[in-house]
Amino acid sequence: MSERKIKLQLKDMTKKYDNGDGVEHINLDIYEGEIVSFLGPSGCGKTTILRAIGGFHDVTSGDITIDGQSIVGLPPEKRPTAMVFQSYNLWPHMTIYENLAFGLKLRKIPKAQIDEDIKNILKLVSMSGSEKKYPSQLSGGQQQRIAIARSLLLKPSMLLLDEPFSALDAKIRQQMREELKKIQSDLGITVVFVTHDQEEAMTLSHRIVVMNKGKFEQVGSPTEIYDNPNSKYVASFIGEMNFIKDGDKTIAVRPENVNVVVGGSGMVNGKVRTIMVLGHYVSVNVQCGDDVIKCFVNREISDQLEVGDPVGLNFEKYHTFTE
Ligand SMILES: Nc1ncnc2c1ncn2[C@@H]1O[C@H](COP(=O)(O)OP(=O)(O)OP(=O)(O)O)[C@@H](O)[C@H]1O
Repeated sequence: MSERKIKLQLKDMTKKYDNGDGVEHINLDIYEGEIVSFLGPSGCGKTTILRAIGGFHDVTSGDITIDGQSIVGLPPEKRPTAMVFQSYNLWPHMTIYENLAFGLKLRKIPKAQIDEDIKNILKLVSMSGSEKKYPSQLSGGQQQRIAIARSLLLKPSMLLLDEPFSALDAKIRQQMREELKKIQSDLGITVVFVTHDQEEAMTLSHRIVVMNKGKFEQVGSPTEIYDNPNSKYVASFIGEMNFIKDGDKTIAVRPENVNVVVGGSGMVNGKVRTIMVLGHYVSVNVQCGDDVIKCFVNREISDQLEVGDPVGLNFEKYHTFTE
């Protein structure tokens, strides 16, 4: 396998606002062609990092490099990055063509080239033929595609996306994720993505940075983070997880890792509380003392169960956290 090239480096980067909030001692290498998402609850510092990369605010200390060159101190337009925000920021009085052509005209690109680039980029974002429309004539998802197209036209070497799909409804969001993935792999562009939606981070990213209160909790691939969360915080933030108190320890087990023994006994025992058929699998809640444990089982098992039945539960795979 060829050596992966580092695209972006955050080197001991600190950004403190006047009130003391912000992020401290951030270190991260992002490789060329990677999609990395920063995931965490509101206020954990995701946007602060993205804005520091994009040049929308200065850093307090540390360095940021792209292709080995420090970009600290450069204004956004001098950086090889393009940022797409949650609100699409298209100019309402301009057609789609004019919105897209604007930055290219500033760069004095010849008209024939502009026309060609716009045609190609609209095809890439599945919006061919929309040149003469105004933003208000497009849906939210379509406007966001145009906003992404507009930033890609300037051929950035990195695309920075700040919750770009959060204003869209669930189905369109999913579609947009797939499209972004396709665009990313067609262009091989490096993408840094900010989201508070774990599903979005899981489906889109090569690596996820889980953040908590201005610090990194865990950095890893979606499967690493899902299978081996290194803290209770990460375990609770990604996917579904049961937490069971065991003295001063907490056992964390995913619903799909609980084996239900019908009528039998297991590591813990309880009674079926609810049975919910969710298509190809069934979610069964079992009352075990004070805890309610959620288990995903197949129809074969659930067909043998009724509310109130005694069951045993075995944990195939679990994590133990102290604290
Ligand atoms: N311009 C600012 N001045 C002062 N404090 C700020 C400023 N911008 C952000 N903060 C604070 O810094 C912390 C991190 O904010 P940031 O916007 O990076 O979080 P976030 O994880 O992106 O949250 P959200 O998902 O809500 O955008 C928060 O406590 C926030 O209140």
